[in-house]
Amino acid sequence: MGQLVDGKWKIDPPRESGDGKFKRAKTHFRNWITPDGDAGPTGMGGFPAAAGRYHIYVSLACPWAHRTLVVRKLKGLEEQISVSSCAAFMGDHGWEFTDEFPDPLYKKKYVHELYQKADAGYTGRASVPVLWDKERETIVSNESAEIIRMLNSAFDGLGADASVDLYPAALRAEIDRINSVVYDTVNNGVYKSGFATTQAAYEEAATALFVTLDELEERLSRQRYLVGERPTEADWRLFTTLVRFDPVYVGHFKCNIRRLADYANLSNYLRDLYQVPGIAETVHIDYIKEHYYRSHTSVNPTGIVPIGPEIDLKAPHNRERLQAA
Ligand SMILES: N[C@@H](CCC(=O)N[C@@H](CS)C(=O)NCC(=O)O)C(=O)O
Repeated sequence: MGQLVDGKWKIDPPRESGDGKFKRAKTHFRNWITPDGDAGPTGMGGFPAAAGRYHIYVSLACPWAHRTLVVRKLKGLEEQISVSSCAAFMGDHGWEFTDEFPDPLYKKKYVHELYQKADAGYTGRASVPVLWDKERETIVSNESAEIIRMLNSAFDGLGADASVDLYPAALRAEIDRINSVVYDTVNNGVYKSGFATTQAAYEEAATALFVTLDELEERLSRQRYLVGERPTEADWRLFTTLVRFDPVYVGHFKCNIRRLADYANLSNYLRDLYQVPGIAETVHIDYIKEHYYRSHTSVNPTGIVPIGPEIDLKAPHNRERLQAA
């Protein structure tokens, strides 16, 4: 792995802060696509919603990028916003493009070259997702939490499905509350567990992760979705971690106090979300496993990808019986 420093690629050691704890870097490009091109809550204006103007670079392995694929699908934005994935293996040069997973816009070799194109002096991680403006040839945003909000609302006048609102005004406070716990202990918690370099840091992260999973299991025994009567952003942000849990995080990241399969409600909830029309085609388990097990050589030096586990995400979930929150 590595990162850009003053626009130059530098291979770096795994990130931790001296106490064995994994520290996630802050994102840099924080502009917003808005219906009229006015500036959003952060960043600069000049990025109006327009069909065909924007592209999202993802890796199919990445749970943060996966959020953007889900919301693009649910909002019916496939025609308006193009998408491409880089290859599963991430080596010393970061995310790579290959013949099978090319850069459709510029034929670049690495994702970090897109960051250099956007800002020749950029210092920071070359992460996915990248929301790219084909007209101004720059990065609008590399923050998935904000990209999904733009997709949710900015394109409603341009043919997006306005009946799907993943962040309804009346539910925002509760969605934000759940998001913040789930981000810290689950979405990022699995990484803090897997990339910890001391026993204490690992145990702290893994313990907090399972405290939250136990709480979510209880909540989801009473209600079908985390907030309200339809899936919201809170559900989809949890979904992309849960779908990777037994295939990757239990083994590779040592999140193994329990498997997701041991949680009846969380397992059925995962199936319920997976079976929403269009979602299954955003999930690529073999690619996901290949990325994590082969790329993180500090965690899995042999690069061997485990065969299992067998999971059936298409099995009945029996959650229609549950009340709305
Ligand atoms: N805050 C970012 C985090 C994205 C992120 O960490 N992506 C990972 C892949 S799962 C990545 O590209 N890592 C490469 C790196 O940090 O060098 C977001 O949510 O959009």
